[in-house]
Amino acid sequence: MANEKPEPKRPLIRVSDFDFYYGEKQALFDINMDMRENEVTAFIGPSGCGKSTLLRCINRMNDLVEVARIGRGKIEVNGADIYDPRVDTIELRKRVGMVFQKSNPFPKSIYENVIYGLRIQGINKKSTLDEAVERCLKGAALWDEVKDRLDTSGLSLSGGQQQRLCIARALAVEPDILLMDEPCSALDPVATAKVEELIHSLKSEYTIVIVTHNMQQAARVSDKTAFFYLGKLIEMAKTDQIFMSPKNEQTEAYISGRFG
Ligand SMILES: Nc1ncnc2c1ncn2[C@@H]1O[C@H](COP(=O)(O)OP(=O)(O)OP(=O)(O)O)[C@@H](O)[C@H]1O
Repeated sequence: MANEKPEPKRPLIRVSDFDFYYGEKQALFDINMDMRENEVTAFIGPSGCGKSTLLRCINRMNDLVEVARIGRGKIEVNGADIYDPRVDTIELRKRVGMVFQKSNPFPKSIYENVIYGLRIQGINKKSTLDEAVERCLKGAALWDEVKDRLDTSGLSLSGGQQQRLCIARALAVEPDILLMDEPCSALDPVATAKVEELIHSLKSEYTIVIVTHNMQQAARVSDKTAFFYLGKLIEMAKTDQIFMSPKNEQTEAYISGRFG
């Protein structure tokens, strides 16, 4: 039928009634949101509003912060509570990969950087590793630039190439979800455009959550945008709606540059 609405995508990440603290300081207040499969969700909002905190809660990176604790609520990935004590965080982080603000290749060859996670899993068969290197570097749109020098150091690449190498490394363990914490903030406009194109192409296979300070970037790459302020989720909607007709006055003030 011509007017039939497309099936809504499945919520792969669900945050419910979520409060989060660093010591006595509450950083997130009563967060409720879904992030859907094969969509890019952007987190925006002024500095210190809790974007990175929530992102890091989605693969339990905050477990590494001694004073960090959940006050209330839960986060589910694919229907399973990720804070259940039986969850193996190493397995979780394989399914929920992370790309950081500052690219962090290891002081190893390009080849070894890509397959680092596979070596840790004990995979050493050359044909499997060769295949993964090609697949992931192609997936990260870097293959053509480096295929003739896979043995050179990852640190010899440009900043934008290093960031794509880190994305290739995240892809190697075949995650379902990629969390990106300001992945372009250290890149020039040309490298930024490449990473943005890459984000766009990756969403057919992955569910992506990106923290960005750059509102044009949120508008360019994301399907949904979530605006946070002082630890609260103020508004989340389709990106076009957030940028063209936000419902909340604070969202409107932020996206029009009146504060933040
Ligand atoms: N490891 C930590 N220990 C204590 N407090 C922290 C820690 N990390 C973040 N915070 C606090 O939690 C609040 C939210 O910080 P968070 O980094 O999540 O914000 P953000 O929106 O990502 O900010 P920015 O855009 O500047 O990166 C801030 O008040 C911050 O000071």
